[in-house]
Amino acid sequence: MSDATQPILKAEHLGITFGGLKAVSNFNMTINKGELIGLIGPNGAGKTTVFNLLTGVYKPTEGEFWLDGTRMNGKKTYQVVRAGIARTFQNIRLFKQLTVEENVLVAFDESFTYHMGSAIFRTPGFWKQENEMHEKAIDLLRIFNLEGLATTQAANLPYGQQRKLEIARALATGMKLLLLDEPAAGMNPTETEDLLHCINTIRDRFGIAILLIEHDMSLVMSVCQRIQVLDYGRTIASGTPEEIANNPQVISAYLGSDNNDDADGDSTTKAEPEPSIAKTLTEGAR
Ligand SMILES: Nc1ncnc2c1ncn2[C@@H]1O[C@H](COP(=O)(O)OP(=O)(O)OP(=O)(O)O)[C@@H](O)[C@H]1O
Repeated sequence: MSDATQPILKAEHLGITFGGLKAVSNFNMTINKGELIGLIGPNGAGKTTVFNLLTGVYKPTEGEFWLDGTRMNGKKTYQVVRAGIARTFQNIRLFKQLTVEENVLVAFDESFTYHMGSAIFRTPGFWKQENEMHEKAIDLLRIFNLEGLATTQAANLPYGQQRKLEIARALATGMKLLLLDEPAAGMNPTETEDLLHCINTIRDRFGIAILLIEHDMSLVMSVCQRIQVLDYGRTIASGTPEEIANNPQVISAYLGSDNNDDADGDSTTKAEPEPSIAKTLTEGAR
């Protein structure tokens, strides 16, 4: 049973090994209702693998996790969705041939169910439910400024709006935990700013828990209450955006260092660092 004081997500010592590679190990995280947590780290750090573990795509080889108090280990992906975890993907997944509104309608949870008879004979009950679904879909699209595009085919939306529609679809499943995998990828600064506004709105309005993977540091730093940093599958830091931006281990991981001088004075062992990332880390925290 749901308890307002218990976390929406609790992960303890979660991990997975592929052959000899520990893609994620000893992953611990607690997310409460209404919290937005960032999960960051360099390429290959294990972020998407965490999402795959939480959504039942991968079975953990160590540890456990709970959604709103229910143990989720070993659940299939459809059971995870029913339990209340929804995700978006790095590559957009929409029904491109359907309209914007239809994309939301097909994602609605099972609170809308037809009786066969009412659907065949188009009874007043059937039309009432049709109207309710339509209004609910438009309401959801309004959050993303997509209501005017309800009848547009999803394939014809510009990229940034397709990304927003994907989030609207995830919300339509009536979830408790929303996993966003690089929602700002490929967006221009205006679209990113708009997305930031939408993420804040859905957190405030729906009071759900959100876990966000994002390479755009200014976005992460401005929306997340806490940030957890992975490197080589391990958590190297966890804290407020400001703490993370000033954490030398995090900066070092993003720089691909160690670009510390070696004891023998040879400092030429690593690839060129990317100072822009560290700069964004610090600037984003302001
Ligand atoms: N199914 C798999 N089989 C073998 N190795 C895998 C599998 N899935 C992920 N990995 C490995 O696990 C590690 C973590 O990958 P993951 O995709 O989670 O990183 P990431 O932090 O999401 O990276 P990026 O930011 O580039 O998306 C990588 O070394 C990857 O090659």
